[in-house]
Amino acid sequence: MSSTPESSPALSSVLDVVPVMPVVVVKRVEDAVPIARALVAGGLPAIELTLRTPVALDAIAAIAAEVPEILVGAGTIVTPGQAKEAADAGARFLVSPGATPTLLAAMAGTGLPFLPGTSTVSEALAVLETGVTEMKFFPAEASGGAAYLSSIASPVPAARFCPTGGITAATAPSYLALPNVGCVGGSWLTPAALVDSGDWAAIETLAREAAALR
Ligand SMILES: O=C(O)C(=O)C[C@H](O)[C@H](O)COP(=O)(O)O
Repeated sequence: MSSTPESSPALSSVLDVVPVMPVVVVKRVEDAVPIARALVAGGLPAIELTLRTPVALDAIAAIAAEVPEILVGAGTIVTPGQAKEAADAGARFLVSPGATPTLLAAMAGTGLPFLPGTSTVSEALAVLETGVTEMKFFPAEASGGAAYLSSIASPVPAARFCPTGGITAATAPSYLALPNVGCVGGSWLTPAALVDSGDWAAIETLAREAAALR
């Protein structure tokens, strides 16, 4: 992927870009670009930058400007206003831990692809009723894990998921084997200790291992 966000065709599916979506917390804006470069070098050209720190929007903007080969998205969208802020910063997809009607409308209003968070069948059905078929399953491990997603694959075949929350390199394959899972999300690729110490090579190695999971 070498085109700029402006020239890129609309992304049809967030779930099919990488097998593991790196969920990243950035405390220092200057860490954002090296993290993105390490993920790309390891074979994971996508990043979900969580809006959990004051520098998150600036971090998204920096990645969008300096690492155009990565698909940068915004995670932890919990208010309607954050959807527009993330889009304005340069995010190319949005992820929320939950889904209210207002939040769904705000994310849809940006024109970007988005993954609303669901953890029950009724929530998944409510999202499907809005025409959205791709969603996050959060918190995955605490909400029933791969066994839950396996159980709903037949009764709710239209929904495809990115399970996130408590997943590790060891447990990711059990999710990725399911027909209704496109990718899994996880923060294990960018542990705080490696980010704080600037160990980009170690993050690249973790990314390479994750990229090989499928
Ligand atoms: O921030 C969000 O939007 C969330 O929904 C939560 C994150 O996706 C998970 O906290 C990541 O889970 P871990 O891999 O267990 O760290």
